[in-house]
Amino acid sequence: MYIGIDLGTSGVKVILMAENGQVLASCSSPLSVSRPFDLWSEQNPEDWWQATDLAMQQLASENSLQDVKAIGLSGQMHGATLLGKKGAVLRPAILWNDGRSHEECLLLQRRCPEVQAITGNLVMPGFTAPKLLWVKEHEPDVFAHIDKVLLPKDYLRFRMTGEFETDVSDASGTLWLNMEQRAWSDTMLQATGLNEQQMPTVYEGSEITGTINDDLAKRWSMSVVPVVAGGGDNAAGAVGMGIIKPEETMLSLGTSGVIFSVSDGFTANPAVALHSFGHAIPDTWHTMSVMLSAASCIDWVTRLAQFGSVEAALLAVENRVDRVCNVTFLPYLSGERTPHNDANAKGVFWGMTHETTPADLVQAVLEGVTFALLDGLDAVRSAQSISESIDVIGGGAKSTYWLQLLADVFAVPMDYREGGEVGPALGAARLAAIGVRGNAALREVCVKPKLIKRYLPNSDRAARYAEKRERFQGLYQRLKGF
Ligand SMILES: Nc1ncnc2c1ncn2[C@@H]1O[C@H](COP(=O)(O)OP(=O)(O)O)[C@@H](O)[C@H]1O
Ligand SMILES: O=C(CO)[C@@H](O)[C@H](O)COP(=O)(O)O
Repeated sequence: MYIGIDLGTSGVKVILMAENGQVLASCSSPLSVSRPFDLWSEQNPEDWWQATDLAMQQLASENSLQDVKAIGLSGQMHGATLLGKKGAVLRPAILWNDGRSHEECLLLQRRCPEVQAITGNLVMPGFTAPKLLWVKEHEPDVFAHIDKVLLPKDYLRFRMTGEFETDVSDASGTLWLNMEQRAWSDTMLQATGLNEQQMPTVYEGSEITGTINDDLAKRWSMSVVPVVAGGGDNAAGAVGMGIIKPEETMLSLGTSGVIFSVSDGFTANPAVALHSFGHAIPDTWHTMSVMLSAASCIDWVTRLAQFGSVEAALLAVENRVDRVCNVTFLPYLSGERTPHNDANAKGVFWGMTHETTPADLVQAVLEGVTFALLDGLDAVRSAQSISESIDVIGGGAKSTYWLQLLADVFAVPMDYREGGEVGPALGAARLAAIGVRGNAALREVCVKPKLIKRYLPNSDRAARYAEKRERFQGLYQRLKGF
């Protein structure tokens, strides 16, 4: 048996996976995001650890963990987790959807014009490097005390093993990695005022990085087992769905919305804010588009229109598959990365009348997020070909209405597979299995889970949505900078 731990933005999920790849059990513990100022988004690393411990203790109380052979880690990417001597946390972690560092992005680009040649990526506030320049400028005392910079899941690893380690896929999101070489770039680190000693050691996703400490093994009623490097949540989710060969494509509907496609070697198109990263398996790269508020827009409209629960909000629209909404929504509640790279983009409802209902708002939100995801898909297609169908994972994939809408708007079949709800945790457990069984087991472990349902596009609806999409795109262009 193997354990996968996924540190999502909305909560920690842990799963227990059998030797044959079946998910035997899962537990979760929620997290909240603190937004003390405009554009800020933070979480406390101690809260990550408490949530992980809580979910693991629940897993241990409901299942025997005696036969667990290894643990794999996955997590929200990019978050700047700053540690002083002896691993003391210096300030709240600055998350992937924090937009405060847009000035520092311009500074880093000026300081290091070769950044795209080294990393293949645009300098965006979500990435870790500009966040560190912001800390250097605004909190020099904190910056002076930085001993290590970790990514969120690697802070959990530090608490479990005492080691400072990371994996290629997560390190890709720092902007400090030479992407083709899959190794830290001195040039990028120096441009941020940092050095390699302050970075964790980089491993491939299935490599073993250490073992859990004795106290934790007792606490979680298991043996002292190895911990593998794991992956950023999108790469780990792709491993969970068996997305490992060129063109295979996945959509993650978590707090963020991500189109992830395996590329044939390293390929990039930073002009459209496309992300070009290393995959969580060796010698493999991928591209991805990232929208900053995807399923989180549903949470927001649920609160706004007082539905009480996400399920109730979705119930209000489930019979509207054949109806295009009159209201248009721009989903940029946290600004946007792909394709606009605009930290100051905002959420907008347009087209409301006396007749507009709370259900219209929910439908407009789902449509708006879906159009924005299609902009992301176009960005991915600008750099590479994609498969004929797309696998969907994440909390948002629980909505059958949304999956059909995605198929209609994208005009692409959308597949929901077993384990889709816990994709990144499943991928982390799979990487743990490969770590124990060796790289020869990679293809055997990374199979596609059983298909639960394929959502086929409807051509009439696709045509109607294509018209509405033009309004959606025009609205952002007209309001940009307003
Ligand atoms: N039944 C549902 N239908 C659609 N979305 C849902 C449903 N239940 C939860 N969600 C959404 O799933 C999101 C959390 O998904 P998850 O993949 O766990 O995100 P993260 O990895 O960012 O923590 C929430 O924003 C929530 O709105
Ligand atoms: O910033 C990115 C990827 O570049 C996000 O995808 C984060 O990795 C957060 O993921 P979720 O919490 O939405 O799964």
